[in-house]
Amino acid sequence: MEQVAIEMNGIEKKMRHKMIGPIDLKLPKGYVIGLIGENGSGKSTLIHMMLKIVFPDRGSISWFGKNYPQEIPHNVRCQIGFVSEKSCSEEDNLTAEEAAEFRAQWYPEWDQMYFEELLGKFKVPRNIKLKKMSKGERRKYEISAALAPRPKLLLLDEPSSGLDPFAWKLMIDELRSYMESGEATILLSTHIVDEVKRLADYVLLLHHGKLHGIAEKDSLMDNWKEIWVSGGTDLAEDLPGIIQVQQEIQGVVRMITTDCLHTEQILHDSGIPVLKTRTLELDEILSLWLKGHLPAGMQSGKGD
Ligand SMILES: Nc1ncnc2c1ncn2[C@@H]1O[C@H](COP(=O)(O)OP(=O)(O)OP(=O)(O)O)[C@@H](O)[C@H]1O
Repeated sequence: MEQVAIEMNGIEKKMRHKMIGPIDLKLPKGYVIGLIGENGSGKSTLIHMMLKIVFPDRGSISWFGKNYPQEIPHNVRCQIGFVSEKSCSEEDNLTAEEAAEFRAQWYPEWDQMYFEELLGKFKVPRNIKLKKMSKGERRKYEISAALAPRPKLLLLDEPSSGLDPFAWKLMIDELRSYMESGEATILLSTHIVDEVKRLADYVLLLHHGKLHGIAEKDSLMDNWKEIWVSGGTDLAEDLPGIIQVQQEIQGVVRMITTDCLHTEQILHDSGIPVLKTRTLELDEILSLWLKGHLPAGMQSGKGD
């Protein structure tokens, strides 16, 4: 990961009942990073600190390689798109067109044609106030408005909340095609594992305000596997990344490994047959990761 969109070092924030951090994190440029964590784990707070809506008590943040101890300068801030978990009440009494006109003054790169195209694709109702729209309709406007200035960095806090399955699919397709167009980076907070599966290159896991690490999604899918091997449970002692082991029947042991590529290589070199393998579902992987089983080679709290 050479190029970094946002870097956090030693970030800490005391919330009412919870401490967020310390967090050391590098968001790799040019990728989609899925931000996963249970309710209250600190996902929104983390995103708000990246926008200076919330100020950390300790630590430093850099945007595209630069620190801004005061405000994020306008020319940098307008390269960052944001969809908030909650709608912006200041836009309540505006129509989508009026709100866009207001936003366009702020963003020099605002692409009105692209915005109109997105409103059309998402079937966002025209000429009605945003507060009169359904939750999903308003969400579709917000996603369109966040994409319209073609930001280099998109921070999306549960963007699919309220979307019907058709709009959800459309959002996935739009974000995918947006990524194809250049060097954009997307941080996407979500509770929908399928969203991460379809969109994310990296998965960033937060738990009780602590970073459990950032891992390549494909590497997780390639390495976290259930395998059935001829032999007994003592086999596990010599294999890397084994987090569960069980004698399934006489002569067959079932194991879960976080390092399948190495595990299979060692078994192969030892002449021990692998009888069957199953790739874990992403939700199984995340739940084991949340329980403290780390991806191969990762140390606890590692964010780069
Ligand atoms: N304005 C606030 N003042 C004090 N504490 C807050 C505030 N907002 C959030 N918190 C607390 O900070 C912690 C993290 O909240 P945050 O909203 O960042 O979590 P989240 O991971 O986004 O949750 P969810 O998945 O439910 O949206 C929670 O324990 C919450 O109670």
